[in-house]
Amino acid sequence: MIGTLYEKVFDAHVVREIAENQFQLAVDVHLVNEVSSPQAFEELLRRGLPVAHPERTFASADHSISTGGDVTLFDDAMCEAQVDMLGKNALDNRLTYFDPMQGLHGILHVVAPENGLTQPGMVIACGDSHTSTHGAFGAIAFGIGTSQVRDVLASQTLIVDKLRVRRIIVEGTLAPGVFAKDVALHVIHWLGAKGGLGFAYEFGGDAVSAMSMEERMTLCNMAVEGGARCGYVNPDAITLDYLRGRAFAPKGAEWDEAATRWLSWASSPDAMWDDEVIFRADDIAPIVTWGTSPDQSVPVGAPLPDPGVAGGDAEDLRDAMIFMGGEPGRPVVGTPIDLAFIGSCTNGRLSDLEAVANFLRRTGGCVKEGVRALIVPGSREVREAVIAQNLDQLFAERGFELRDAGCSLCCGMNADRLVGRQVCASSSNRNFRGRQGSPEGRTYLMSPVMVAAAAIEGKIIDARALENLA
Ligand SMILES: CC(C)[C@H](C(=O)O)[C@@H](O)C(=O)O
Ligand code: SF4
Repeated sequence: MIGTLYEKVFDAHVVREIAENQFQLAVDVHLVNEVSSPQAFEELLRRGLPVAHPERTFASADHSISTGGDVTLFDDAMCEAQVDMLGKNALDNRLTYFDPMQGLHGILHVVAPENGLTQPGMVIACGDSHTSTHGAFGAIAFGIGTSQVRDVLASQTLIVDKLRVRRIIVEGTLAPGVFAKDVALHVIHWLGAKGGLGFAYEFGGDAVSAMSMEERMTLCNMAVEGGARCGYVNPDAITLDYLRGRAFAPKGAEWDEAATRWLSWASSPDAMWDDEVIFRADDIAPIVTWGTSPDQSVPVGAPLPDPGVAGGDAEDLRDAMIFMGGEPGRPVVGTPIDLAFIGSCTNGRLSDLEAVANFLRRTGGCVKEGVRALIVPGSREVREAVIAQNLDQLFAERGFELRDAGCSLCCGMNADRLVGRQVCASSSNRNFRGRQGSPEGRTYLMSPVMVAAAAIEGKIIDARALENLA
């Protein structure tokens, strides 16, 4: 088949054309969380409609769940009501529920892939913008609003505009100490937080082909921070290796048939991309955001830009600089931190936590006095794998708190929040004002290893310097 993966998968899911470039699309997998689904379920009940495809609808409570170890404790009554509603709606409608009371919970974008629900060639929708994560498998996966959640519940379809496709190639090999998170931040820095509006991002090139599935998920997770509604990587042998044997993956003869079909979704060499941008892996260093938008970033060694001369909207840059307390021309290195957060659907997977553990072993580092450092697994399964490797002991010895699974400090919609003007080095994906629960709190985004280095030093530092890599 000729075309990009996006075109092929999209066209295969079209139910009908609604208007020019607008289509009703069939959805293979619908993921529902406690934040964006309660009103959608209410609306169905009000109209007397059943969930059209309960067997394709999967629920997990991630945003408001406590990571303190007792999932029955909530920060406030609203969090509790949301999680109760999700459990009840899942039960009433016979949905698969990754029930926290059974220890099955986690962030949907971590839980669905680890269960093999996310597969190449699928259309996946969820009332959450970081659904783009699932594109790592060669799926079209995107966030939707609550009214579309209602539509998908009622019909297993939704109405969307067809996007254009920008191919983003990363040539070469990433240097040691440079991670998928840095690639994501680099791309967003150069193309802008709104640069991808109207596009799906197809990521390719040697550096992307060499990435594990978890690294590809980090990359696609942040496509949406670059303005692209979805991002994807063409499926290959690494994709198949990841999926083989997972709970919802096909088995036996069905597996062989599926694997052949999955690989055929990849963009054909003669596909027509609407745009193409090439980056060189050599040019990518560990990146840190300094502002209040994910594109306001610098390579860790570089000075902060001067809003007067930097490109973009000078006023926005100046406002962000004042809010964060940065100084043009000064480096981001040396900025003192209060909290370190390792987790989220961007970087809360097992390989992220293993990378942190290995970094701690190599450097011998411990969390600096006065800094609070949280390690929050993206799912209970990740937490259990961490414990099975005795990494819980290592983390505890080095002063890190290993928490239960959830969104935690990524969004401050639970008890994990910044207070006042606190500064957080964070492995999550958004640094908007107030994002981590305090209107005045300040967030610096970076890779999990860079967060660990900041926790050890008590200030932002080039993690490579702690192990003589740079
Ligand atoms: C609360 C939820 C709907 C939201 C999203 O859409 O992404 C959240 O996950 C976020 O990361 O900001
Ligand atoms: S971890 Fe953060 S970005 Fe991901 S779904 Fe939760 S709140 Fe959104």
